[in-house]
Amino acid sequence: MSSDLFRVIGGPQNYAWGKLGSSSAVARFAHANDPEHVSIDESLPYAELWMGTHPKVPTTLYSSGEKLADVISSNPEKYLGPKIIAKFGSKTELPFLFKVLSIEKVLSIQAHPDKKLAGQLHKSDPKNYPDDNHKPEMAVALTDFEAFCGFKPLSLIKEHLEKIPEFSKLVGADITQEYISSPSKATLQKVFSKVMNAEEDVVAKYAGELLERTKSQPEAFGATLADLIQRLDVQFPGDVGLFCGCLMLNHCILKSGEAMFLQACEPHAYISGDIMECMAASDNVIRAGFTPKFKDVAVLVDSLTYSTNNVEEQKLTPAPFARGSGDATFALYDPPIDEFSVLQIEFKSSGKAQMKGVDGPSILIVSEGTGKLFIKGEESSSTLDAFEGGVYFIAPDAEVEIVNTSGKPFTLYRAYCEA
Ligand SMILES: NNC(=O)[C@@H](O)[C@H](O)[C@H](O)COP(=O)(O)O
Ligand SMILES: [Zn+2]
Repeated sequence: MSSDLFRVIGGPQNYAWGKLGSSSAVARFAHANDPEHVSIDESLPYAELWMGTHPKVPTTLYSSGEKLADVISSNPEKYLGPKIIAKFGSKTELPFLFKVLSIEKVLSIQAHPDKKLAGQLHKSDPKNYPDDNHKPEMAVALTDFEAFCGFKPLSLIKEHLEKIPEFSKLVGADITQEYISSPSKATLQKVFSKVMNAEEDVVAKYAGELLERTKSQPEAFGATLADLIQRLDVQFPGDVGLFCGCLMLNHCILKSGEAMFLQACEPHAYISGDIMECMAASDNVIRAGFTPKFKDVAVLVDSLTYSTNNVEEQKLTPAPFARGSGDATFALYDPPIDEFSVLQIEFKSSGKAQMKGVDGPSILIVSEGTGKLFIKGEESSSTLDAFEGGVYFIAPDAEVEIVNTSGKPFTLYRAYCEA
């Protein structure tokens, strides 16, 4: 076995919104990755597979059961590299957390803190904010995927306030009038704050009327929005998310291979589908709708940027990966932050591919198919079987070769951090 390329085991999270049992990619991958310890309970939701060194779900080595964080701290120069240590200051942690999400029901209306706010929240409320890190994140769709992502353009929210009485009644005449006469970040925050702070019974009352209007007057919403409200009301009847999500946030629909990036302090909520998700190594979530979990409305309302974009601006376009060669295609999802990039490696059929080293640590997962992995020039001593759900650590600078002899599609995703 090579010390530059070895198999690791990630851990599942059974949040309530996950797909059930083996319908969840998370369940299938977690079981394939660790068949001796992970059996699939068909009645359980399998929401996330965590791959990284975050202490909440530490990744371990398949061969020894050691924590990846402990192996890294045994030789950080080898497993992180001096530049990553210098840049991020840790000798045990990967700067990123890599996940598979398999989504049956809408996640919470949420945002993640920037570094300054994360430090304050972790200090004041470590139970709900388990670390002091920011959590910018990126989703790469494995299947058709939909999500709320960022506020809708101001003009669209104005139109909803003018055409949907339940929305303007919930917001109130004064704030509605103030917003309609002058749509801005400041008046958007007033609208959002009024919605988020409304009493639950008032929200439920107007949500019931809103639902009726999607049936009696769908043209007031546009086809997809009326359907979305009806669909999410089944999951969370009368919830404030029907207003702050459906009427205020962009409804993004991504095809497999498309991606979107979320800076800290941007509102979002994933709705359905399977994705690869990569983020700075944090589990800090500020929630306020569509969730039974802890809600922190005041912090959410105060921390958002209230920037607005149209749906297409939320998407992140992949770039070529110059250090990949051979029979696979390489798509690099490279967001404007330091902690991570994600590389998709896709074989349509049999073939070989090579990747030159990256100057930092990587986690690689197989999302589809089977093949072999090995360190260039060390085929006899380092070859590993690659299978759907298999997860691997690649040390900095290691040159990896991938072989697909199955004659079928073979797809892998590699998260890495490079100084
Ligand atoms: N946008 N996605 C994320 O931030 C995931 O990485 C988090 O783990 C989600 O916040 C989990 O969702 P709940 O808090 O259970 O509603
Ligand atoms: Zn999030």
